[in-house]
Amino acid sequence: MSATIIDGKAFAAGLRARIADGVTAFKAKAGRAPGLAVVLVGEDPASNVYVRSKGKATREAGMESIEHRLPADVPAEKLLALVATLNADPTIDGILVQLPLPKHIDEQAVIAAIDPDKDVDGFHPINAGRLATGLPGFVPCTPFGCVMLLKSVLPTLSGLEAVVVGRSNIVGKPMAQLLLRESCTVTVVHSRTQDVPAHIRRADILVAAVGIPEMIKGDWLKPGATVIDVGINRTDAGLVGDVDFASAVEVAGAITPVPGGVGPMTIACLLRNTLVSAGRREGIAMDEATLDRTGL
Ligand SMILES: NC(=O)C1=CN([C@@H]2O[C@H](COP(=O)(O)OP(=O)(O)OC[C@H]3O[C@@H](n4cnc5c(N)ncnc54)[C@H](OP(=O)(O)O)[C@@H]3O)[C@@H](O)[C@H]2O)C=CC1
Ligand SMILES: Nc1nc(=O)c2c([nH]1)NC[C@@H]1CN(c3ccc(C(=O)N[C@@H](CCC(=O)O)C(=O)O)cc3)C=[N+]21
Repeated sequence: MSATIIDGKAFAAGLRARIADGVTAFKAKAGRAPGLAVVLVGEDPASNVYVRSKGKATREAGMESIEHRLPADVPAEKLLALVATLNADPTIDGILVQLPLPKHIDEQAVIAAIDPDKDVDGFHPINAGRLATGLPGFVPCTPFGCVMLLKSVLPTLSGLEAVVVGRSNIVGKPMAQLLLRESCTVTVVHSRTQDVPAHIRRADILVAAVGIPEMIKGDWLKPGATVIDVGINRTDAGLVGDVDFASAVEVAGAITPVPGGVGPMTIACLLRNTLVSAGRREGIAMDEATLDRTGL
């Protein structure tokens, strides 16, 4: 039997339409549009593609997109000064510094310089701490989008066995925190894990965020498992995930494709966080329950 394909692209389009309605309501009350500043350092082609599609989606939702491009050899102080300017600008509700940064710049220092209440990526240690302790803040967009997709196909996540492959600060760790918040039993596996397939075999929910093309095979999965593939790997055969889709689709209950799965949700959640930030900053209530509706 073949798995249900989780259409992240369609789900993200629905979310973006709800955001656009929220933006209209925000504008009527605040007299301005929510503003998202995106900072790109250097000329990495993949980053360029992301930044362009973020800008397009931001404008399509009725928000202001402000792009800052800095040369790859920019001194760290200049980047930090730009972040300080954006922190102080009342028309900017969200700040995203595209990662990775050139090696001479300390990424953690730049993230820590962003006002946590404009940190729509959810990467600031304050927001990581808020997520870990159950306080309101900003949740990283990719894991947030993954939970929305999970909730769109599962009646409840509570009590399910969840395995996250990867432990990065931007995907794996916040993903594990979110699944814990949803009352899953969470296992995080990584490059030092002794028997990765043995862990994966127990998973009702599998989230793969490794960066190794098609690493996870169909016969590693528990039949009927819900599989979320975060991986974006460029190969000669095109864009592929961390899961071997052809074999996994025969075993899983539901699975996200690459492209068209998690990626579009990441961008939609960035817009969602920017609108919510604008509402909080202006004291205008945004209906987060409606925005985050999952359909099940
Ligand atoms: N769709 C989207 O919106 C996004 C997609 N991505 C994609 O997701 C993937 C992961 O990204 P990111 O988290 O930033 O990656 P990182 O490279 O930061 O982290 C990869 C993780 O995978 C683990 N790992 C490496 N090899 C193995 C292995 N053989 N078995 C088990 N675990 C392993 C590493 O372990 P260790 O810690 O021990 O080194 C590490 O924790 C990439 O393909 C990236 O392009 C990323 C962000 C957004
Ligand atoms: N500060 C920061 N925040 C990020 O959120 C961030 C970042 N840096 N650096 C890079 C990663 C990667 N990322 C993606 C966003 C959208 C798609 C996406 O839309 N993917 C499409 C396909 C895109 C294509 O064809 O290349 C899809 O999967 O369907 C993928 C990956 C955000 N990231």
